Amino acid sequence: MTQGIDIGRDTTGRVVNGEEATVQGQAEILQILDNFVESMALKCVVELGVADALNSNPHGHNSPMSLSQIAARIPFPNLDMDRLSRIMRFLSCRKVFNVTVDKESGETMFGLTDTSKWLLTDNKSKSLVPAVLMATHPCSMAAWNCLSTSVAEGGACGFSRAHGSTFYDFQSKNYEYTRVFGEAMACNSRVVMKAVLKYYKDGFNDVGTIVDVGGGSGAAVAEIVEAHPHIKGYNYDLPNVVAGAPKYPNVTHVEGDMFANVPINADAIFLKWILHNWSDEKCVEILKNCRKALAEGKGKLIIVEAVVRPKSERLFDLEAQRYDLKMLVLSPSGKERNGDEWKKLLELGVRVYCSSSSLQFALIPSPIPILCQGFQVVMEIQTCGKPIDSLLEKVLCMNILSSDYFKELYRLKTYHEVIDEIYNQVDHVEPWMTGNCRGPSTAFCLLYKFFTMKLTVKQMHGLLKHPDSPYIRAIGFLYLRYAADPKTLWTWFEPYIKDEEEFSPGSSGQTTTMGVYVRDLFLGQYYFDTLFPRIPVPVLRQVVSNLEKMKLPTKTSGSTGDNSRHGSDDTARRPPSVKAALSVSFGQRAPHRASTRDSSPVRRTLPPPPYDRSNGDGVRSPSHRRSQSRDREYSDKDRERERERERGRDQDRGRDRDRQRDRSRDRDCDRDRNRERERERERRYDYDRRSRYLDKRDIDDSRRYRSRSRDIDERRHYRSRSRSPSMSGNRSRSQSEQGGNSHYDPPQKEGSKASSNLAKLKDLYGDTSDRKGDGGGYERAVNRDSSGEEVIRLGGSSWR
Ligand SMILES: C[S@@+](CC[C@H](N)C(=O)[O-])C[C@H]1O[C@@H](n2cnc3c(N)ncnc32)[C@H](O)[C@@H]1O
Repeated sequence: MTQGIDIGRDTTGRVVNGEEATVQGQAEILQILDNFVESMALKCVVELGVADALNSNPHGHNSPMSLSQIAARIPFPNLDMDRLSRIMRFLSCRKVFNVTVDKESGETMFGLTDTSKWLLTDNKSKSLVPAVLMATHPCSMAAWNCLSTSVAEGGACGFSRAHGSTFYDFQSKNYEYTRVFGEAMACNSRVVMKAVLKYYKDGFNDVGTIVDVGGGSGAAVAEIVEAHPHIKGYNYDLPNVVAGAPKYPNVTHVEGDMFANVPINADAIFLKWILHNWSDEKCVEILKNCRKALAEGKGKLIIVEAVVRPKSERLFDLEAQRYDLKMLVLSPSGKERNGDEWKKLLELGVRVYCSSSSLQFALIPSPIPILCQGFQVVMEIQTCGKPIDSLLEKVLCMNILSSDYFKELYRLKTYHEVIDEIYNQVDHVEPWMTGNCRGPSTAFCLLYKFFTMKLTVKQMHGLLKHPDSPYIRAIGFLYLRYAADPKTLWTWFEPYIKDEEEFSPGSSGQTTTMGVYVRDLFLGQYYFDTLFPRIPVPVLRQVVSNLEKMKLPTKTSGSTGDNSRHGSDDTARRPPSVKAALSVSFGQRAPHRASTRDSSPVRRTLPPPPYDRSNGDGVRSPSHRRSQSRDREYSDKDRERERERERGRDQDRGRDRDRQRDRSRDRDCDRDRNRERERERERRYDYDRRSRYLDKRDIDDSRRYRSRSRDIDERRHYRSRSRSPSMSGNRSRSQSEQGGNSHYDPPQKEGSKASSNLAKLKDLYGDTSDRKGDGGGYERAVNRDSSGEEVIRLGGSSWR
């Protein structure tokens, strides 16, 4: 260390002593402070047209010129040559112009550089002249003089303080400033659009109409339609802006207010440098209006914006930060956003299908680093607004959340994977499992899985029209019945109200048509002994009137077990164990049913004989496929085992009936006195039964799961090739993400044998503390939509 002298480093990393460092600091401050000198010198040469003069050399564009030759081409008769020469000397020093000495005359000669070529006015796609004039305009500069007050006092921004009105209001009264601003934007557009069209060119292929919202003079959309003549372009902006906009081929100017609406239906909306003018809340308003203008269930939002990076590493990084301060001065809530802020905003304003696996910010040759990203806009289904866990009856919901099967569904990451699972595992759409397997049905677990994924309009259409299985369709209708805004139900259901596809919603095998099922979903209050969300009376009245007009029945047919809650079909009965379990575990009784007490065990435990509806044209009918899958699932051995189990169950049921009868006799004698005792008995009974059941179920489960898993793998292998080319890739990705192999690993039975029955009860009946983990984790997973695009689920786990 040098004695007595502080050692530091300058900005280039060079070691400097204390005194030098101080001087260096001074120079840096002066450099920052006096940057305005560069701006003003630039403005001067732009207003004089120096670059254009140099470009007009008859000896060639790049031939240098003396000062007098330049002056001769500048249309100002009283030009001050001395002043001009000092400005040229300074800007040459700053490498804006090239300077040489003529060997013959000894005269100083000036020429254009790659920098000063950007100051040419006739170099349309490579000119920043209007940007220079806008930035240095007195109205803009006045705003900067109010910067410190706006920071110190908050409230109005610099521009509003300087001019007494907001930036865009001021423009509506000041034509000249509007023109300067419009030209600056248009010049920027010409520069940036070259890059956008180069880097995002394929993104426009599927677009027929595009609206440039806040498009200014329309320069950007004009570039788009010029490059893609198949596109019809609209430029949407405020009336005063549109009034002064030039005509462009294939572009229609439309005036309006983007906060009120976007009145043009389009395949794509283009938003360039709009959102940076506004707060998140205002941006959400704009984004929502944009979404409404996009074709239902599809549509693309293309956003071009700056992205602020924390460090100034790349060419335009510092410029993005400067733009942020420009926003701070010019608009009350505008700002340039960093990557996280963009994600947050888009999460608030629009769910997006992104064309890459994460938001990517392209650095492209433009005045600032830009986010140029096309987002496939997702239309969410208009929901009733309830949280997911209150869409279904509480007991059913809790049973689903705590069921092993539902927990295993975490492995399904995409809409298509859930559809596959329905195809493979669902053979009725009752809420509860049939036979001795007491618990929520696979259909309802998968329905709940869909709730957590918040299906889009496009996905819903995919479900309702699905050709592979009526159960896929039925689950789609159930999703709507439970989750959609009741006011929207008729619109969803109406096209299917006479649908002729046959299937059996219940486990009895009794068939009905999809149309009848859909009507029953409307008209029924109960669904196989569970309660449906209420449809408001006026909505229901309208539905009934619509059905009457269509000459269709207005009473339920009973296809959903809902002729009445008490008199429903045998197969709709809630198993007594479930009823008992619910009352014990959740302090909530399942609906009381005489038939449940009687418990006549008509519930079908063996699969019904496959009925073949093959139509002879080689197309597999859903029932045929299902029977095939059942055939595989239920081998002869399995059938024998199942029969044994059924015999055991009959005995169980006999015991159940006796106990139930006892209990009801007790109640008749002295209801009050016995109520507590009965509860205790129920608890013990249930606990014992559960323990027995669980031990038995452990064995059954692992058998069933193993056979299912094998079967699923076989079928997936076949189906992933035959149905969805994207699925195999997805599957392997999601599996590798989980670090698992392709086989389902049954729950860890051996180790868990030691765990207490209490833990098992908790597991079975719902320790809802892990609910979040079930529902939240995969929300952010990268999914794939039906068009094969990656999907970012920006939304959290809450239902919106
Ligand atoms: C920063 S400029 C961007 C212009 C253009 N998108 C571009 O990149 O060149 C913002 C544009 O939004 C327009 N604008 C502001 N408020 C608007 C409103 N309420 N409705 C429609 N356009 C609006 C302005 O007139 C201006 O043209």
